[in-house]
Amino acid sequence: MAAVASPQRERRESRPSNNTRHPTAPSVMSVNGHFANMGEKPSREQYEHGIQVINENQQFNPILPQYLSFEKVSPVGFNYHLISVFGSQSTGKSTLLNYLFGTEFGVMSEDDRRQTTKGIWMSKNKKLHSATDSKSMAENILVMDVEGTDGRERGEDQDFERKSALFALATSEVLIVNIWEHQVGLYQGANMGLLKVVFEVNLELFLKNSKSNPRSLLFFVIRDHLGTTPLANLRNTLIQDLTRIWSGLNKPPGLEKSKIEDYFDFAFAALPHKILQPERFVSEVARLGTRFREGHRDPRRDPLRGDQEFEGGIFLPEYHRRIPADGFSIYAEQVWEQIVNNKDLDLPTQQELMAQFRCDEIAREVLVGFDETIMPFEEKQAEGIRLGSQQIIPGLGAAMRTARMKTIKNFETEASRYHKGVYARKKAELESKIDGRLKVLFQGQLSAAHKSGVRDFSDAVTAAVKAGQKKGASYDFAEIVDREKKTALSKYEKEARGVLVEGAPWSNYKQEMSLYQKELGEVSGRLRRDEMRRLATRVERWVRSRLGESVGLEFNALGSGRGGSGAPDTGERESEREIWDRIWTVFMKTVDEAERRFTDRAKSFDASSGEVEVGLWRLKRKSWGVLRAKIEEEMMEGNLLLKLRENFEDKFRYDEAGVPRIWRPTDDIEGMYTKARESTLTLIPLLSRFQSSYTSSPPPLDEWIGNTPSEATPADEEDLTPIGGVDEDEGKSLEEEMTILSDAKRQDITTRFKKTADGVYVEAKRSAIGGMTQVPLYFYGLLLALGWNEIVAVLRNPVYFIFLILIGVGAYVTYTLNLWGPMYQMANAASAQALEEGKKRLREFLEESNAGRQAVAMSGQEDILMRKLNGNGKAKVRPGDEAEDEEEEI
Ligand SMILES: Nc1nc2c(ncn2[C@@H]2O[C@H](COP(=O)(O)OP(=O)(O)OP(=O)(O)O)[C@@H](O)[C@H]2O)c(=O)[nH]1
Repeated sequence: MAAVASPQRERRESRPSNNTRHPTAPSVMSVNGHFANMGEKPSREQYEHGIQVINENQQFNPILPQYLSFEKVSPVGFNYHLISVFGSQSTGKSTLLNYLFGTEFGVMSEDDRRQTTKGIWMSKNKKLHSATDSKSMAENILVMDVEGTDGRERGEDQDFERKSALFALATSEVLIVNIWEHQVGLYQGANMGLLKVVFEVNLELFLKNSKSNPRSLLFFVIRDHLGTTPLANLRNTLIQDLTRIWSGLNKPPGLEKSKIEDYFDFAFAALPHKILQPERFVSEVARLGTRFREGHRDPRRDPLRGDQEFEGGIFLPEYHRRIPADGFSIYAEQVWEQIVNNKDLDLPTQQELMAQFRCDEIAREVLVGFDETIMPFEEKQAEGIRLGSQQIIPGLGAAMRTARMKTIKNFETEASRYHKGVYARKKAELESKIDGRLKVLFQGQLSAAHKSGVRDFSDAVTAAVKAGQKKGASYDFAEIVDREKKTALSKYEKEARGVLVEGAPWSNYKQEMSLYQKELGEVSGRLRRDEMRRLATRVERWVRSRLGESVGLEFNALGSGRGGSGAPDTGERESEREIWDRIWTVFMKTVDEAERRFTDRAKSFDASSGEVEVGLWRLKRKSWGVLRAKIEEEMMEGNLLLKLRENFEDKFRYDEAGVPRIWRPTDDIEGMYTKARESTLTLIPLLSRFQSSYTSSPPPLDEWIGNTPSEATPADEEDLTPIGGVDEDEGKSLEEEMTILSDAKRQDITTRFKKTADGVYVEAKRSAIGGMTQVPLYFYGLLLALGWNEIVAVLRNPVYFIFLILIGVGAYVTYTLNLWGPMYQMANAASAQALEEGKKRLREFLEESNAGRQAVAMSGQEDILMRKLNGNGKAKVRPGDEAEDEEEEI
C-alpha cells in the first residue's frame, strides 16, 4: 500500500488528513452537532469542501439555499443532476468523488482509519469540462457524499443508513455504489445489507407514486480491481446477488410481482488499485469521469448487458426527480423532516408542499418588481382621492400593462417548473392579487376620467354658448351639446382604453362608459334647462318691452287729443271703452309671438315636449305678471290722474276737429265742462276692472295659462308670483286679479279728478272774459262808414295824394332795405323815452301843485302841530302821548 501518488493527489489527500474536516468552513460546520455562524457572508473558502447537508445529529442545514445560490445552481431550473455515493465506510468514496468531480470532500488519513464522512455532504462538480463535455452537464452536477454504512461508529444501527438511503433516493438520479472487488459475491456482506435497505426504501418510497415512478441508476464502481476477474463476471455476480435480494424482499401488497428493472438501471465500472496502480487508477477514473459529464446515455442500451461501461453519458431524463433547482433546498428539507420524524414519505405531497412554498416565494419576489412600478401610481391616486382632486394619471395604462405582463411572466418562468396544479393555483392567486390592485387603479383612472370629462363637457358647452352669444349669431345649442358630448365620449374612451390591461378579467369599461354617458346626458339636460331658462328670460324681456310699448300706447291714447265732448258717444268713446279688449288682444298677440319664438328655439335645443310645455307655461305666467305690472304702473295714482286730466282737457279744450278752443263769454263753457267731465269720469269705473267691453267678464286667464304641467319641478315654480284665479291655493280670485282699482281708490281718484277738472274750468272761464278786449269786426265797418268823407277828401286833394304816395314809396324803400325793425326799435325807444319824459314832467307838475296845496293847508294846522311837539322839539304822534305830556307838565 505504499503511496505512489501524484503531487496533485497528495495535495488532495493531505489537506483533510489532519482529521479536522473542513476547517475553513465555519458556517457549514456543525459545532457540537449543531449548525453555527450561518449568518456570515458566503465565500469560496467557506464552501471549499462543499456543504454538510445533514449533520451527524440528523439535522438539516438551513443554509443549503445560500450554497446553491453561491454555486449558481438555483436558477438553472431542471438543468442539473444529483449523484449520491453509497458504500461501506472508508472504501474510498470521498476519494473517488474527488477524483471524478474535482470536489474536496474530506478523505481519511492513511494512518488513522477512522470514519471521516459524517452525515451527508454536498458539493458541486468542479472538474473543468473538456471540449467534448456538455458544458451545462459538467457545471451543474451536484454530488452527495453519504456517511459510510456499516459504520463502526454507529454500530449495527441501520437507522441512519435507511434514512440516508431514503433521502438519496428521493433526491438523486444516480446512486454510486462503491465496493471493493473482494466484496463482490459476499452476499452476506455489508454492501448487500445496504442494497437491501435501498431496495426496501425504494419500494416504500415509490409505492404511492407508482404512476410516475422515477427510475434510478445504480452505478457500481468496483474498487481495487485486480483484473483477474473480468468486470463482466463481477457484474453477473452482482446482478445475481441483486436479483436474489430483490426476490427475498418483503414486498408490499400489489408490488409482489414487481421486478428490480422496474425501478433500477445498472451500470458497472471497475477501477484499478489506487495504491498499487496509481497511474492506471488515475487514467481510469478520468475516463469514468467523462461519462458523468457527457449528458444523456443511450436509453436503448440494456443496462444489464453492457460491456465495460466507460462509454456514453449516464443521465437519463427519467432519472430526474423533477425538483427545480431553486426549490431543491426546501424540498430536501421537507423530505428530510419527514424521514427523521419517521413519517410516511409521500413524495407527491412533498412536491406539492415544495411547490406551494416556492410558488409563494416566487410570487413574493416578483411582487417586489410589481410594487416598484405600481406603488408610485397607487400613492398618487390615493393622494388625489384624499385631496378630492382626482386627476388622470398619465402613463398609468402602459405601466400597468408592463407591470402585469412582467410579473406574470417572471412568475411563469420561475414557478412553472413546479407541481402543475399548485403552480396554476398560485398563478391564479398572484393574478388575482395584482389584478385586484390594478383594478383599483383602473377604476380610479376611469373615475378621474369621468369627473374631468363631465367637468370639461359642462365647461365646453358653457363656453361655446357664451361664444355664440357674444357673436350675436343664433347658435344651435343641441348641436353644441352633441358635438361636445362626442368629444367627451371619445376622450373618455381614449383614457379608458389607455388603461385596459389585456387578460385582466375586469378590463372593460362598458358599464362605466354607460354611466358616464348617462351623466353626460344628465349634465346636458341640466345645461339645456339652464339654456331654456336663459331663453325664457330673453323672451320674457322681449315680452316686457313689447308690452311696455304697446300697453303704454293704449294708456297714452286715453290722454291724447282725440276730440272731446263735442262728439258724444262717437268712435272715440267706443275706443275708450274697448281699451281692455285691445290690451288683451295686444297681450295675446305678443305672447303668441313669444311662444312661437320660444318653441322654435327650444326645438333647436332638443328639448323634450314636456320641457317645452313647462317653458311655455312659465312664459305665460310670467307674461301675465309683466302685463299686470305694466298696468299697475300706468294706473299709479299720479299717472292715472294725469291721464284723466289730459283726457278731460282734450275733451274740454279741443273741438271736434282737434283745434284748441278760444273761450268766448258767449260759449256754453259750463255745458261743455259737464259733458267732458262726465265723459272722463266714465273712464274711472272702466279702468278699475280688466274686463271685456262686450261681455263684461274678465279674460279667461285660468284657461289660457292652463294647469301646472306634470313635468314642472319645484324649481320651475320657484320665482312665479301667484296669480288670482290660477293659483287656487293663494285664495285670490280671478275677480280680484282683474281688479285694478279698489272702490276706495276709485272714490279718491274721482274726487281728485273733479278738483282738477274744476281748476281747468275756472281757468277757461277766466280766459273767456279776458278775450273781450278784442275789437269786434263790426267796429271796422263802422269806422269805414263814418270816415268815408275823409278818405275821399284825401284821395281828391293832389297834395295829400302825393304826400300819401311819398309815404308809400318811403315805406316800400324801408321794407326793401329791411329797416322796419331798426326803425321800429328806434321809434319804440324814442316813444319810451318820450313817455318817460312825459311821466317825469307830469310827476313834477303834480308835486309842484301838491306842494302849493300843502302850503295853504299848513297855515291852518301849524299851531296844532306845534302843540304836538314836545319840549325837545319832537312831535307827539300817538293819542296817548298827549296825556303823557300833560302828566309831565304837572
Ligand atoms: N486500497 C485502496 N485504498 C484507497 C483507495 N481509494 C482510497 N483509498 C484509501 O482509503 C482510505 C479511505 O478513503 P476515503 O476516501 O476517506 O474513504 P471513505 O469511504 O470516504 O471513508 P468514510 O468517509 O470515512 O466513509 C484513505 O486512506 C484512502 O487513501 C483505493 O482505490 N484503493
